[in-house]
Amino acid sequence: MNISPSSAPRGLYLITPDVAETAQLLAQVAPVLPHATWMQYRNKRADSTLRREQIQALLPLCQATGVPLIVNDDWALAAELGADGAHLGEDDGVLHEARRALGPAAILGASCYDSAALARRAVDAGASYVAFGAFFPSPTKPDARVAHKSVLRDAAALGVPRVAIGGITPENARQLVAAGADLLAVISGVFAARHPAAAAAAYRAAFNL
Ligand SMILES: Cc1ncc(COP(=O)(O)OP(=O)(O)O)c(N)n1
Ligand SMILES: Cc1ncsc1CCOP(=O)(O)O
Ligand SMILES: [Mg+2]
Repeated sequence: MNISPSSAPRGLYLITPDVAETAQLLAQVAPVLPHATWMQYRNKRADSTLRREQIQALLPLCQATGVPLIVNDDWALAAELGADGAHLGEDDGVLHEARRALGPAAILGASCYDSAALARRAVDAGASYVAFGAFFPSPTKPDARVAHKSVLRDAAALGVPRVAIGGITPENARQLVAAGADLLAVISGVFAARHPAAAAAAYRAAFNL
């Protein structure tokens, strides 16, 4: 049972780490999932067979927990497997094609890095949320483009959830929420923590959820 509310999404947007063993991935995700509002499947090292296997394994777990599953990079795979949505970066395809394939109810996110103008264009093309970052040095993606907190306020008028990503820890989470983030997208802050479920709960608490 998901602890987070389903309307006006706010809270922890959990993203999977690159784990090759599907059973191990499930074992890592299961205890933290109840603290998440959304979940993203991201594995930059998996081939398409493993990605398919891992999404198919995660989907029933997410459905049982009431947490939407969003697929990184590949909207066609998300549509084929019946995932709840897709997340696209600037090199990951055309947003309006993804929207057409996934349907009007799907969650469709766009990486907007440090640009409110990019976010405006993404929403016009069908994105239902916009993501900014990296706000802090990211252990997962050390070469990620850098964003400043002010972009979260600049994007407030778009009227879609604003996601913050990059090096977010339980300690720095509240300053992003105060700057306007609706969801905090996190990999290492949860999955590399000594106590992942406690860390996940701490992000949720940053929203007073
Ligand atoms: C919620 C969220 N925000 C940003 C990203 C990064 O997307 P992208 O720039 O395409 O980089 P990769 O994740 O593909 O390395 C994301 N995945 N999720
Ligand atoms: C995919 C991505 N895009 C910008 S930073 C990042 C990785 C986020 O991972 P972490 O929470 O470990 O910094
Ligand atoms: Mg991408």
